[in-house]
Amino acid sequence: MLTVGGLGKTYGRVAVLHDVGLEVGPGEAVGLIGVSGAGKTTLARCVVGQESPTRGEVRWDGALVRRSLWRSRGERAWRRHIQMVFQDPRAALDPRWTVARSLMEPMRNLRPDLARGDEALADLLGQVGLDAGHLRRYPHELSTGQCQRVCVARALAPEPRLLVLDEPLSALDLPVQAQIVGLLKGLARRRGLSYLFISHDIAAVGELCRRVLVLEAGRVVEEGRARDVLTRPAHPYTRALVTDTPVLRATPRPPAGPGR
Ligand SMILES: Nc1ncnc2c1ncn2[C@@H]1O[C@H](COP(=O)(O)OP(=O)(O)OP(=O)(O)O)[C@@H](O)[C@H]1O
Repeated sequence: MLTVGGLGKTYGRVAVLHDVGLEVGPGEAVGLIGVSGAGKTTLARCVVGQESPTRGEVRWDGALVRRSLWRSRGERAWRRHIQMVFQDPRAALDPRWTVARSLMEPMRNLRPDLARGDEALADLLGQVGLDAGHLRRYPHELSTGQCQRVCVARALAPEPRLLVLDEPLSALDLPVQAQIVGLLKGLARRRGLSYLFISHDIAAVGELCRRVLVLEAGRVVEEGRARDVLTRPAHPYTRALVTDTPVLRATPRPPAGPGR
């Protein structure tokens, strides 16, 4: 599915990513952790083809993922199959568009073959725990947690196989973060989705991901099973990252509800 090899990215003279390798298989959730400025967002943008690497490559089912190929018709498979969810759900939604229109746009662009009637849109919203009444609402009429659910529904609209989630919890209150993690776990189970999950929340990474990569100043310094890396980190940088963080939650999270 997703293969990243020898990836390097330089802005001007500043090298932000160095020889990064990464694979995400079908149904696999891979976590990416690192301090602010480590290069996580740059890597995510290369993975979805919004940014072109300076070295190395990103491939989806063998096909090259590149910004310059964004508009090329023959390369549409990865555009459809890799979708991104951003940190700030309010900024990610067009304030002038209803929820229905936000959901329809990616379908129109990437999956003109799919039905886009109210029933199909209501079904999409149902998958993220929102009822059809939300279709005619605007982002300002929704809570931040509901906006993030809409962003997840929008990412699901073209029926992708991989979601790249860049700090999807940071703008949310703690209980709403728990609901979104519950939602993502449920979606992975039901749809066999894969995730590249970028988060400062080590506990959420431990809960959602089987494998984790640790990025320090653009280099992968540690990689392995989340349970091992997060509970018995080998690298001092990882140890510093996970110190004082309750790694695997001791208490079960509440079930995903309709959100606030
Ligand atoms: N378009 C750009 N031009 C120049 N430098 C950039 C650009 N985008 C990112 N950078 C730099 O690349 C480095 C990595 O940024 P990036 O956003 O990938 O880090 P991050 O790990 O996602 O950080 P955060 O957790 O704060 O989002 C930073 O030093 C940043 O200033």
